Amino acid sequence: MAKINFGGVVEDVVTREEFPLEKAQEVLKNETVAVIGYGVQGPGQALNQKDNGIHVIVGQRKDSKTWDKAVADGWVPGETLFEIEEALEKGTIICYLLSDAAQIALWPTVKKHLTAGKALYFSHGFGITFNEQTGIIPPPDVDVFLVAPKGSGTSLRRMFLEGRGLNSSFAIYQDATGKARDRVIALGIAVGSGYLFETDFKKEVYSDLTGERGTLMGAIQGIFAAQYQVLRDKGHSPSEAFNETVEELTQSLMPLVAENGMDWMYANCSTTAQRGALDWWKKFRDATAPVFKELYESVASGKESQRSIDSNSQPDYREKLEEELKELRESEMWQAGAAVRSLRPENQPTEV
Ligand SMILES: NC(=O)C1=CN([C@@H]2O[C@H](COP(=O)(O)OP(=O)(O)OC[C@H]3O[C@@H](n4cnc5c(N)ncnc54)[C@H](O)[C@@H]3O)[C@@H](O)[C@H]2O)C=CC1
Ligand SMILES: CC(=O)[C@](C)(O)C(=O)O
Ligand SMILES: [Mg+2]
Ligand SMILES: [Mg+2]
Repeated sequence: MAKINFGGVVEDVVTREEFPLEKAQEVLKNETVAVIGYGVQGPGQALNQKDNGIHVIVGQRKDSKTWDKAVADGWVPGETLFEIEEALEKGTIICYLLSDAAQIALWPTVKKHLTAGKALYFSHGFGITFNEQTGIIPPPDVDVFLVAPKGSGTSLRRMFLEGRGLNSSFAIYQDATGKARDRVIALGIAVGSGYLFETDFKKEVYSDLTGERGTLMGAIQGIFAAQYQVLRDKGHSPSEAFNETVEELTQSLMPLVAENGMDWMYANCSTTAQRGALDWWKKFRDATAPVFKELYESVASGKESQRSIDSNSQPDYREKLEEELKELRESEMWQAGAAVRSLRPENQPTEV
């Protein structure tokens, strides 16, 4: 384990130096990893494991679009692609990558196939932490752990193909075999993680549910919409409002933050901008801190997980989600965004 100083707090992280792919392959050489669920994480994790030489199979519902997607991705029915129960039977490590809501309905089937010595793998602490709501209580004689990529499964695959890795957290809930740590770290490397930091199931899901409702997805849309609307109400054009709210951030400034931190981004802007940003950021922090505290309490109370289960267990949950995504897409701000994106030089039609 490498000891890394994170802003004054020294943490242990697993890097590929002390747990190289060869070691992961050795640990998993007698395992059959069954990836159940082929939505977003499923494809990324299964394909990366396959490319990393792990014996991995996929379990899916035969009459589903995701079965067809798995076939299109090269999984072979009857060889590496099976219906869910057959994959559960064959798997020695079950990667439970259905949606969090769907994991509830399928749990009785999964549990049947969790025989002694097998392992149950998640990519989120949701099902176990909120097991009073999900009913997911594993038998005591199997290993239970998680590897949670801190990013989309789509990025996990793209970055793997670019020779890069997405950071992941990992946690062990149950170590029945004495091999859980090696198994989970080997899987973390095999699915394409950059480095792995240790957490526990509760901390993973509390932080993840907070992050995705907060700065990563919910809050960012909220502040975009607020600033865009003020600019438009004050007479700025849609293109000027969108460029000043989103396009400059994603195309120019966020890559600088990613490269070398916030001060680096500020230092690469005008001194006028630096003065202003340094004067205003605490005001935004203080205005939003109460909302983040309310959000965290809503997560910790189980209200957010119950909301997710109730809505995402409905037969038409995907249609309902798509209706709201369509509303976002068709909002003036994101329509203006589509126009701005289309004007990017790289999106211009090449002259024949
Ligand atoms: N989406 C992401 O990038 C990330 C997801 N995770 C976690 O990974 C796990 C999988 O997440 P996603 O890939 O986003 O899931 P998803 O929402 O894309 O669903 C995965 C699969 O579940 C299938 N499914 C849905 N209902 C079903 C049912 N009733 N019976 C059988 N199959 C059903 C879907 O067809 C899909 O193939 C979850 O625990 C999630 O929290 C963790 C990190 C990032
Ligand atoms: C991509 C990710 O890490 C999220 C936002 O937590 C999720 O998709 O659940
Ligand atoms: Mg996440
Ligand atoms: Mg999440």
